[in-house]
Amino acid sequence: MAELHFFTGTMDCGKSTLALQTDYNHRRRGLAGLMLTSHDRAGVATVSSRLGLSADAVEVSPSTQVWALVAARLTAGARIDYVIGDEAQFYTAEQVDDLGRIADELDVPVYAFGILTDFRTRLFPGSARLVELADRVETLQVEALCWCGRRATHNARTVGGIMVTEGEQVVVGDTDGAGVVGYEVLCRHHHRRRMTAVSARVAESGAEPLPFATG
Ligand SMILES: Nc1ncnc2c1ncn2[C@@H]1O[C@H](COP(=O)(O)OP(=O)(O)O)[C@@H](O)[C@H]1O
Ligand SMILES: Cc1cn([C@H]2C[C@H](O)[C@@H](COP(=O)(O)O)O2)c(=O)[nH]c1=O
Repeated sequence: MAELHFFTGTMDCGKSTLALQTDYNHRRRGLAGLMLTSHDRAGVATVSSRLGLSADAVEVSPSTQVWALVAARLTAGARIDYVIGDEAQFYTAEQVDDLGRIADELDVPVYAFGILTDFRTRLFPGSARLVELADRVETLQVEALCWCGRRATHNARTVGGIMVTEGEQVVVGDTDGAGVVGYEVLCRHHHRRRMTAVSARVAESGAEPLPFATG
């Protein structure tokens, strides 16, 4: 019996890398898979890892009917031995239901990857449904670290390095500090205190924080 497997963790903990490795390992054994993604930082219809690897994928938008997509491909004679779904936090609950149906009714294993919670610590709809449905939920072993050295468990959204708590749930961005709006992974202690690396440095130096809106 095929399983629906959900791999989760904070941003920047290696989920897309593992998705690409999972695809590679299956292809090495002559299997053919379907890769899904949504809103990858590198662009549409791409799974990309910060280690530099990337692969083409089918972009999942809110209107994508995942079951129908897979059924149409199989009917057209394509082989689908496994399904990989990256950025699965952005899928709708119905799309995740379809992933479960693919595992159950087609006996095709499904590997989903995504962050659990948003910048306000609330579950994403896709991740919530995956927790409800998955046969296995696994937290990645690679530990992304908070600036204090503790294991990072939460994703903070930042503007100019300062944590914000207002805004749309979905804003594509990175943890690399390059954009004005970005993300930083923090331990719960520092997420609760809204203390990012920048605000910790400011607090230590006694300087005034930069005049960015903090929401
Ligand atoms: N220059 C680097 N050298 C070694 N490892 C790196 C480097 N850049 C990124 N990584 C690894 O890649 C991980 C991020 O992988 P990625 O698949 O992009 O994460 P996610 O999909 O979870 O956001 C980091 O946790 C780190 O282990
Ligand atoms: C916390 C949070 C994140 N996002 C976005 C930012 C990135 O584009 C992705 C996560 O990608 P990763 O491969 O896991 O680094 O999600 C968002 O839209 N809203 C949020 O609250």
